[in-house]
Formats: sequence, C-alpha cells, structure tokens
Amino acid sequence: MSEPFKSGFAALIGRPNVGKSTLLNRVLGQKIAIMSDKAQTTRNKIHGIYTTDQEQVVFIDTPGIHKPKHRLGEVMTAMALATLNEVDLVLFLIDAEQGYGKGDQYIIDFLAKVDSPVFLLVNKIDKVHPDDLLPLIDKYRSLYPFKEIIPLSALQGQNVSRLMQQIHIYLPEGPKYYPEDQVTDHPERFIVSELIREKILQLTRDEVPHSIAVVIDKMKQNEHGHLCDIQATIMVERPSQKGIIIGKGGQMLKKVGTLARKEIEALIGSKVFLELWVKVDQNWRDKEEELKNFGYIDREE
Ligand SMILES: Nc1nc2c(ncn2[C@@H]2O[C@H](COP(=O)(O)OP(=O)(O)OP(=O)(O)O)[C@@H](O)[C@H]2O)c(=O)[nH]1
Repeated sequence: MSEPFKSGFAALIGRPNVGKSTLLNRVLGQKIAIMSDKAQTTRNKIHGIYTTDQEQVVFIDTPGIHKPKHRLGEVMTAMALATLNEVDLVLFLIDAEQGYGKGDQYIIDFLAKVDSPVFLLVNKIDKVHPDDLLPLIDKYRSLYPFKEIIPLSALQGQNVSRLMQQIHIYLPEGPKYYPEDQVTDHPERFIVSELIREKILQLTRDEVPHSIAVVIDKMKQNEHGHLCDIQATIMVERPSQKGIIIGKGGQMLKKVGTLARKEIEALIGSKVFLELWVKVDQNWRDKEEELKNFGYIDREE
C-alpha cells in the first residue's frame, strides 16, 4: 500500500542575511526569492512550493525578525508572529559562522509563544570548522526544545536532502494545495519589483539604504503577448539618495533598468519595455497609508 500524501506550510525565519532566500532557492531549484548579500532584501512573504509524489511543502519566506525601529518594523514583526502560529512547521535558520547573537535571542523569545514544531537549521557549515559546530549546537539546544537540529549549507547543498526528509516526517496528511507545476503564488508584479530593488541594492552598494521601495505603477502585456510595458517608481527618503540612484547623466538608473529588464524578460518570457522613475518621499515607512499602498497592511483592517 502506498504512503498517504502529506502537505503543509513551513515558515522560514531567522536574522537578516542568514541565508533564507538561498535555502528556498536551493530547495525549489530556481530563482524565486531574491538573493543578496545585504540584509533585509526580502520584505513580503514568498510562497515557494515544493511538490513530489509524496508531499507538497509550501514555504513561507518571512522577513527577518528583528527589534522594530519604526512603524514598518512593527508591522513586519506582527506579520511574522501571526505566520508562525498558522504554519505546520517553523524552520529557524541561523548562521554558523556568526554564532549566537542578541537577534537570535529575540527570535527565541518569540518562539516561546509559538505552538508549531520548530527545527533549528544551522546554515553556512561550509564556513566553519566541525569542532566549532558542536558547542554552537549545544548552546542553542539549551535555549529552546527544538524538534530537530540540522546543520547544512544552503549554498553548497550539504544536508538539504536530509532537511527535506525530516520535513516530510513532520508534515500532516493533506491535499495538494497547488498544482504541481506551480512554484510560487506570488503575483509577477511583486517579483518584478523585487528584481528592480535587488539591482539597485547590488549596484549602489552601501550608498543606498534598504529604505527604498519599488512600486509597479503599470504592468501590461500587449495584445499579442510579445511585449510587456512596465512602469515603476522607486521610492527613496532623501534627495541625495535620488541622486545616487539616477547617477551621473542618468547612468545608474539606466544600468539598473537594463539589468532588471533582462531578468524580467527571462521571468515572463517576453520582451519588456521598462520605465523607471525615482520619487523622494520622506518617512514613507512611517506612513500608514503608504504601507497600505505597498500591501504591507490589509486594506480591510
Ligand atoms: N558560505 C555560505 N554562504 C551562504 C550560505 N547560505 C547563504 N549564504 C550567503 O549569505 C548571504 C545572504 O543570503 P540570503 O539568502 O540573501 O539571506 P536571507 O536570510 O534571505 O536574507 P534577508 O532576505 O535579508 O532576510 C548571501 O551572500 C548568500 O550567498 C551557505 O550555506 N554558505
């Protein structure tokens, strides 16, 4: 007799930069979540969907949990907590090289309020000596009753299949929530805005903080589906940031546009006409209305 089909939702949490997007991409085998070596690139939840003959795991890539510094931070933190209590499994990712830090204690305090089973995933083991790994694991084990502790490397792939085996064990019996060829339920618009944001962060290095947002004003395919017309606004907090993003003679914005356009074309499979604008709006992060516009708060609330 064949095993029953299992399915469920797994939330990926951890401090910024521990490798959540890298792990999600490794498991799903393609670029869905946005990767960057900078903190806080993933703002919204991204559902990555992993389907085999035996199971379907819907991954929720929550934004890095951290002490809120402004209104946006509070909203993100509240969203993350709500998510953790809804899911079947919480995957708490840490960076083996960075070791234990205050940010992790903050998350562990959160976990005390969560009923879902929690795995500790010790990532980036390719960067540490095995002798340093055991004391680190002992330290975390003393802080929280993790159901499983799995050292792995999201980048190189070590132990990722073991992680998937353990996830399977903990999943409840359930239906296929999504068709098996679907890997994300996120609207293309969101992925497009994240791709543009990623390019800006990559090209401007540390000159532009993470306080930028990209809003897609228009995204329309022409009748024959050969060309997609996209207009997007990059929101910054200060005129100096606007200057950096536009660059000398518009060079930087042009570069951002070219790189983003190529990836968007690959994503949607048609030619893209991309127009970018930059707008200064001080303290947009603190404005409730703006948060709603960006989709961080439900309009119904
Ligand atoms: N050496 C090594 N580097 C890794 C590993 N996993 C992730 N990284 C690197 O760590 C950096 C951050 O990875 P991300 O996947 O963007 O981290 P994240 O947790 O999604 O970050 P946020 O979106 O900011 O929360 C990138 O430069 C990755 O290449 C790993 O297993 N080994």
